[in-house]
Amino acid sequence: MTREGVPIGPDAEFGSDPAEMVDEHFDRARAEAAIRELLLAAGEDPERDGLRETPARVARAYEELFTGLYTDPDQVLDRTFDEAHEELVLVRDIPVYSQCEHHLLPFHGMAHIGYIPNEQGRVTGLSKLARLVDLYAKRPQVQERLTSQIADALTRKLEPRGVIVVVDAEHLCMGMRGIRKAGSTTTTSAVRGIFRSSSSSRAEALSLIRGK
Ligand SMILES: Nc1nc2c(ncn2[C@@H]2O[C@H](COP(=O)(O)OP(=O)(O)OP(=O)(O)O)[C@@H](O)[C@H]2O)c(=O)[nH]1
Ligand SMILES: [Zn+2]
Repeated sequence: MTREGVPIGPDAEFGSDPAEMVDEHFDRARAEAAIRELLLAAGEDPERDGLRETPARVARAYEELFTGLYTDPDQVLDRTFDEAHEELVLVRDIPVYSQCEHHLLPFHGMAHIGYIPNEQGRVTGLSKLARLVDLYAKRPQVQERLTSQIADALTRKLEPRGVIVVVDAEHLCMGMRGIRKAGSTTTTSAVRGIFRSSSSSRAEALSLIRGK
């Protein structure tokens, strides 16, 4: 399955980057009909009191949970400024709430982002890093791709000397069903530039991320 030549769905490689869909929008009526069908498939009565509003509610919830599909990541980082700061900038413990694209069940945890600005000291507002995490998290995702998309967007817009992104998360698809290993966490990282070429820079950033 492809969208504009980019593999999506089960054929996609972990870490591949599906095409942006910023010109499209969430089809709430279609989602509502699908949730109603799901309830019927489960043998439920979508007309009973407690469920009557549920398809509309769930559709609204998914519209919010998938907003990242319709937002341009480059716009989040449009405002950059030169601060003559060429040392590490690190934001730790940015909460992440996303959904694995395999089961549409949540995975959640923390993202940590560090970068070393370029010679001009090009930086972005700290909140923009958290906005970027949100944008990529609010899509059907895999943790590996989420991690590298954040690193690649920062690399594209800030042209920094290096970027490191670490995400620690728990996947409910591994906790509440299937293998049922609640509490196990997955760590993914994406390193670019100097953090890839210099093991000492990488080690320093990682020890700060881990609070050592
Ligand atoms: N690498 C990676 N795997 C993920 C992520 N989220 C979910 N998965 C895995 O995706 C896989 C899907 O495997 P399948 O065998 O197609 O589906 P399944 O039969 O429901 O698998 P089980 O979860 O093992 O029951 C599972 O192993 C999940 O743990 C993610 O972010 N990254
Ligand atoms: Zn899953």
